[in-house]
Amino acid sequence: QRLFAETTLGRITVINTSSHWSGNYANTTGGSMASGQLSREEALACVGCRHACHILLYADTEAQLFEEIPIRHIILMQMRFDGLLGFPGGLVDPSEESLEEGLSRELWEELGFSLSVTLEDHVSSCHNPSSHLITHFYARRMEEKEIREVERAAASTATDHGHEVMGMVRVPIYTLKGGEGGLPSFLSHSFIGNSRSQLEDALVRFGLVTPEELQTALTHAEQRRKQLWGGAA
Ligand SMILES: O=c1[nH]cnc2c1ncn2[C@@H]1O[C@H](COP(=O)(O)OP(=O)(O)O)[C@@H](O)[C@H]1O
Repeated sequence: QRLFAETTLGRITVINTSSHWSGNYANTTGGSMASGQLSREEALACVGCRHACHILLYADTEAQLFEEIPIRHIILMQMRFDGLLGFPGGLVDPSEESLEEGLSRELWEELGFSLSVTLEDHVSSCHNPSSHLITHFYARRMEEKEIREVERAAASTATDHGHEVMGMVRVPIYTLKGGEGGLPSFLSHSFIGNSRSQLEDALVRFGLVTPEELQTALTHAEQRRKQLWGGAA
């Protein structure tokens, strides 16, 4: 529980209780916020800050891996041009368009799929003082067939495909025998910005994995990183 509390729970603060809120954690709006977290309104009032908006798209599925292991949820991330994993989205200039309009525009370029992002989809906003970048995180639950459409469009009609985006990837949330394969291996890859913590928070926030499953995966991911990098990463 300790590892999870330090690496994940400490960062979870509900900024905007969205329709996706699963109620696993107390709503701390108006209370003490985790460091770096701020409300969407506070974020927009920041002078000299840049804004980046990204979204997690997910769906439930009955599919099974090897006709044996339940896949449970399809969760989309992408392999970026720089070889790092991240969520679809990008920089938005709020003086030109709303955060949600900007994110919808980015999604059209990266996914080739028209998705109108709304305030309801907003999950959290996080300020990085050293870069003056505020990362706004959104999430949308979809039907499995819609997610499949997104994947098809992203690889065929999206203008950014093969340029800024190398391809969509699904996040494996199961753990394979031995404890390393699946989510632990995925979490030991390299992620852009704070997208890894956005993913970890969302997995528990939306009930896609249990806190215990995430804790176990993080422990294995850490061991794996130490094996690969000798503790340097
Ligand atoms: O998935 C993400 N979550 C959080 N921050 C991200 C994610 N992807 C990129 N960023 C950060 O957002 C900023 C804009 O990145 P991005 O490459 O998406 O925008 P752009 O395509 O408009 O240049 C970068 O500083 C990057 O570190």
